[in-house]
Parts: sequence; C-alpha cells; structure tokens
Amino acid sequence: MRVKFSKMHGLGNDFVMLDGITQRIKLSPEKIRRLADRHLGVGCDQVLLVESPRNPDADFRYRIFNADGGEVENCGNGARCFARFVRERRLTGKKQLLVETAAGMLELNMLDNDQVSVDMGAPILEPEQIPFAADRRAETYPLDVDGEVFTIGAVSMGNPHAVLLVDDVDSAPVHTIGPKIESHERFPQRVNVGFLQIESRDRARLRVFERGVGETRACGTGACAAMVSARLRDLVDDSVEIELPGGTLTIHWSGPGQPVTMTGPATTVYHGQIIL
Ligand SMILES: N[C@H](CCC[C@H](N)C(=O)O)C(=O)O
Repeated sequence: MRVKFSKMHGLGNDFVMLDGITQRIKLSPEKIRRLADRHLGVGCDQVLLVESPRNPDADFRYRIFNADGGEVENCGNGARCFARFVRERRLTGKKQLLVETAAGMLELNMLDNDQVSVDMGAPILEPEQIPFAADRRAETYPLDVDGEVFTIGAVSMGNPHAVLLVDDVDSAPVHTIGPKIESHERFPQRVNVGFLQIESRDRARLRVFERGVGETRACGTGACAAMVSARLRDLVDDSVEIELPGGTLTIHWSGPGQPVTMTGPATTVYHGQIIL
C-alpha cells in the first residue's frame, strides 16, 4: 500500500506524520517499527496517525506510536507538529484545535510567530495512576536501581515520567541509568526518564531517555513533567524555559489541578510516499 507522509520534528524529536483521514492506513507494530527504522524505513522517534474524531466536540483525533511499535498516550512535540500538519494538508483552516488523544482532549493554538502553544492538561501525581508502585503520593521517591538508590519525581502527562535532578546534564548517566529506570519493575507500563539540571528559578536544562525510543533530542511531555516535579520541590517558579539538546520549550504551570502549557516550534522537513 502506497502511503503519503510528512517528516516533521519538534526541536529534533522527529516524526512520521500520517493522514489517516484522506488515506486508508492500517498499521501494525511491525509496520511502525519498519517506518521508524533509520535504515529500512523513513526513520523517526514516533509515528503519529491523524484520524477523524470520535468525540463530536473534537476537530481531530491522533494516535502516537513509539519507534518500538508500542502505542502511547501523549506526545508534546508531536502535538505541535500535528497542529502544523493538518493545516499544511488543508484538513483545517482553524488556528485553534481541540484534539482527542488517548490521554484525553488537548487544546492547541497556532501562534502568529509560527510557534504552537498546547494546553497539555493537568499533570497526574497519584502513583497508581502514573502508574508507579508507591504506598503514598510524595514529591520525591527513593528508587533502588541495582543497589544504588536514586531520588526521583514521578509525574504523568498522560504518559509516565520519572525525573532525576543532576548537577550537569552533559555528564548525566542518561545511557546507563536511563534504560534501567525505563524498564524498572515499579513502573509497570515502563517510563520516560528525565535528567534535569536546575539553573535558576526560571531556567533548566533537560535530557530525556524516552520509553520505547531511547534518548531523543527533545521530549515535550518530558519537559512538562520535569517542570512540574521541580515546581513541586519549590525549585522553580510558574514559568520555566527548559533547554533540551534540540532547543528550548517554555513551560507554564500554576499548581496542582491546573493545566500545564507548553509552547515551542514545529518544523516540516519533507513530504514523501512510502510502500507500507
Ligand atoms: N516516548 C513517550 C511518547 C513520546 C513523548 C515525547 N516524544 C514528547 O514529545 O512528549 C512515551 O513512551 O510515553
């Protein structure tokens, strides 16, 4: 089956975007893995499939698949790319979109400066909803990783995140500790692992070892989760510039029960066709 796609990225976190509205697309984990393969397919961190909404109040629905073929609940950089994608494919002329995802409804705003602002919903902090095995909710938790105990924050943005504070992201153990925490038994759905260096009350640096992918150049939900965890520990204020390897996101959160807003760019690289 020949399928049109757009290759896009949000600060280097890259996507294959599929229009499942004007095309009949049937995906499988194996097809996702091949699409995401940087030698056998197009190559990307995630695949996003745009569909007609089920909820009559929504403009669209989209589904997110990690490079390992697994479907996930939310993708912040993908949300911004989605907003650009549906306008470029003339599926809508609207600048404000309500989109249905597995994590719930997201509100997206195309800004005049070409950036996209996304209401990512309120963070989920109850351990059993993250899901994370803990006997009570706390700002931080001890986590034993092969005998070494780390202090983590645990936050869901619809998808699960563990957040570790480090003195220097450049020397953080992203590729050694990241995979061990990603598949840690206390995270039954696995977890995205953020390594956060606080620079001031409104600036921080972050690297993320993503569930189902590995380290990415940026992670939108990871930036939201890291800011929330730092705010809960009173290390930052309500608005923070999060600098990731691929660039900077602006995250705003005014406290528990309130939505997290993420603002940043979305870039189209090329359009193509692939035999699926
Ligand atoms: N790897 C994530 C999904 C993609 C999130 C990330 N690319 C973002 O921008 O939020 C997960 O398994 O939950």
